[in-house]
Amino acid sequence: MTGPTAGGGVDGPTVDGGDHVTELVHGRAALAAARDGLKGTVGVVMTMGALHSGHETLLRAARERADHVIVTIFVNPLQFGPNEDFDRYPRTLDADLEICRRAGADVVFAPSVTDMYPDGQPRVRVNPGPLGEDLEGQSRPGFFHGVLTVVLKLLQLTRPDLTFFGEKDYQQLTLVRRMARDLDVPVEVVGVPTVREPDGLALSSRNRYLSPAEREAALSLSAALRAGAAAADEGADAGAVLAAAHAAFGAGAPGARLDYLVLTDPDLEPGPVSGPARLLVAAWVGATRLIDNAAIRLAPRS
Ligand SMILES: Nc1ncnc2c1ncn2[C@@H]1O[C@H](COP(=O)(O)OP(=O)(O)OP(=O)(O)O)[C@@H](O)[C@H]1O
Ligand SMILES: CC(C)(CO)[C@@H](O)C(=O)[O-]
Ligand code: BAL
Repeated sequence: MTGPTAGGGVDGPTVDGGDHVTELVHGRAALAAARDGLKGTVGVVMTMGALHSGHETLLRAARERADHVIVTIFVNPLQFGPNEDFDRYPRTLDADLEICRRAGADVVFAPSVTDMYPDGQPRVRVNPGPLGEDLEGQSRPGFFHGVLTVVLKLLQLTRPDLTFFGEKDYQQLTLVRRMARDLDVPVEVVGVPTVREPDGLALSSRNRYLSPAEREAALSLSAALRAGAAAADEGADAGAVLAAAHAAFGAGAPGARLDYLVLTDPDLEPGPVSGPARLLVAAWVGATRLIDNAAIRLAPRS
């Protein structure tokens, strides 16, 4: 089924794999019509496309908790810096639709930049607060203003009961939760554990940029997290956990350049940590920037 929408976009094709029908919509009016047709609870999974098994796990989590699932696919220019990979970010809509259908999505909203920002760059943006300037926000200035602005817009457009975010982007998940709380956005934000390759590498759309040698070097991130977690399990304090993680990062195949490796409170609040904590890492592998994190349990301070 293909046809024009009142929003100016073009609908379809509707993907029908035999067991599930997934409706593809581009424009706002087509989305509104599709949303109005969904009775019961709605879960939304926001993505930038180039879907992999990590996204599929989010979709399946949404399918379990909500009566209907909407997936958004949009590479949001607002969250990319001038020297980042907006232009070369992988765009694989046909393969993405097949994954959405397989995972039981009801609607896929894949707007154009003009559909999302009809007046050009928005002058009003969500301010992510101090946490938005730290870690990812320090390395990618303006990143979380762009992320939270598009997340809020997509929440308004899709009107879900629940929204699902991966722990792989832990600071993003934390800030979306914070936004929902601070701005009274009526949605439950659900975190989904990170899906990994068998050797530990966190699945990420950007992994497809890696050469075989870079793929090997990228294991330094998960190796650092594993070493930090193992040290904590043996009773190491915060300093020793970080030292173990740094050593494991450095012992990996050459080619990974550390951006940050930090141990924080699980809510990313500043201050000393003890008990439950989060170890977060970011690194460049060639021209590709990767992130990862893990839950850590430190011995309570006596
Ligand atoms: N390995 C993963 N496990 C669980 N969730 C994931 C994983 N990778 C991505 N997600 C989640 O999927 C959602 C959409 O993320 P996105 O489309 O940016 O994918 P990505 O793989 O993180 O891409 P990129 O490589 O550009 O960072 C986010 O909530 C993100 O945390
Ligand atoms: C949440 C998101 C879809 C907003 O563009 C993006 O940051 C992502 O894919 O994690
Ligand atoms: N995966 C989070 C979105 C981004 O890196 O731009």
